[in-house]
Amino acid sequence: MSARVVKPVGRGFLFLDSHPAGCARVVRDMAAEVAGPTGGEPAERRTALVIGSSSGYGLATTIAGLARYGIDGVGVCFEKAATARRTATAGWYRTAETAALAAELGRSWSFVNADAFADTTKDEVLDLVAAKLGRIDHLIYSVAAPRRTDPRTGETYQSVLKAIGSPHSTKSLAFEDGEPVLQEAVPIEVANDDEIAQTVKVMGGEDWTRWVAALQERDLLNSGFNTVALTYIGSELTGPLYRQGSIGAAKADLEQTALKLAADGVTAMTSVNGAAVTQASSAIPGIGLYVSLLHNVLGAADVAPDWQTPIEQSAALWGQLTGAVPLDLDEAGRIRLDRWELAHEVQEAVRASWQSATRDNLTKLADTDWFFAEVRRLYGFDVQDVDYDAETEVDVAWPTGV
Ligand SMILES: NC(=O)c1ccc[n+]([C@@H]2O[C@H](COP(=O)([O-])OP(=O)(O)OC[C@H]3O[C@@H](n4cnc5c(N)ncnc54)[C@H](O)[C@@H]3O)[C@@H](O)[C@H]2O)c1
Repeated sequence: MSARVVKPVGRGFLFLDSHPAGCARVVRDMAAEVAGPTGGEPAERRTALVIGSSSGYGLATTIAGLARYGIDGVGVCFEKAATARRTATAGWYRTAETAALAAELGRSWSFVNADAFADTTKDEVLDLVAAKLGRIDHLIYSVAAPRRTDPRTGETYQSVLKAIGSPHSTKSLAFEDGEPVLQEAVPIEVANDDEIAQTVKVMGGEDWTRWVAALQERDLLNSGFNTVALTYIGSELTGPLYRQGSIGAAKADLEQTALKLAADGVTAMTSVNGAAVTQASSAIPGIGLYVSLLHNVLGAADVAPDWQTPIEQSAALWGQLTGAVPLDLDEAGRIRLDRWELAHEVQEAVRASWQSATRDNLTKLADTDWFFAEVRRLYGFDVQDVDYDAETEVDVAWPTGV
């Protein structure tokens, strides 16, 4: 055991340590956002496997499923334990707290900390699914990874964030000594064909297909089974780097994969979620600025849609996946949870702010303080009611599962 005071150390959007008590509190706050309407037992047992369960949308889906819909499940993520020098990763602490929450709510959740791309992980996870859940009703695929080793070839692929076609530059938001600074033109390189292909290998649909196939081979799917993988479209402002870039090619592949799985008789869809501050998204140039401007626009009294948090979107997703509410699909068969973000008047207002943003007016147009606080919350800092001067136990055991 080792308790110590944990302070935010790092640069920009990257912190080296995470605060265990702060991360635990984040989980509790998310659960409180979607506490079940009755708190009672669900009418029938529903079971889910969530890949990418410790962070961002996968975490939100796990917590919303557990706390609002009484779903039992298995989560898979890739986190690091504490070392002599560093705390564990934030997702480690969030997973421990999610498991504690599940136990309190009388639900069965187990978490596997391993590389989701590996066949050995699939074997281990499916053994657990068979033992704990029997068959599953839902598979949520919410992985955001920088690289993937294909266990069948041994080859390792790296994903890149680059433009396709011609080079671009983007306005972007940086923090220098904690102060927000507008960068006028961060260059975006052009991806070559190999880089695009590698990004598709990492973030496209191949591994999702393998999970579905592995579940089918072991006869672990319930009759009403459905599966979703998360995708993003976003604004024209981030288009050159995101949707029209190398990552967009991977997202297009993921969306094609849903159609292929559906053609094979699997109820598979992608879910287009809205912009969120996550470890994966804050690393993308331009996204921090875009999200800060978007948040400011949606906070204005005269703009109709409200900001939809990941947990709100995840509750809406479960409503659709469980059949409680009808599916809200677009013409390409994708579930749309991002309509609030892409509403015409919202995008118009964000575009105007983006164009007029300068170093001098940045903090008037963009919610930069909110954004930086959200980034810090990803590591358990800036969380209400947490005493950051007190010692906190950093050696937290990986949950054994219930
Ligand atoms: N953040 C956004 O704005 C946004 C918007 C719409 C859709 N999405 C999509 O949601 C999905 C998740 O993204 P996020 O932003 O929530 O990411 P995130 O970084 O917050 O979470 C990624 C999760 O994947 C897990 N993971 C990473 N590599 C893994 C591996 N090899 N094996 C097992 N688990 C692994 C991590 O442990 C973590 O639980 C992505 O498909 C992303 O495109 C994100």
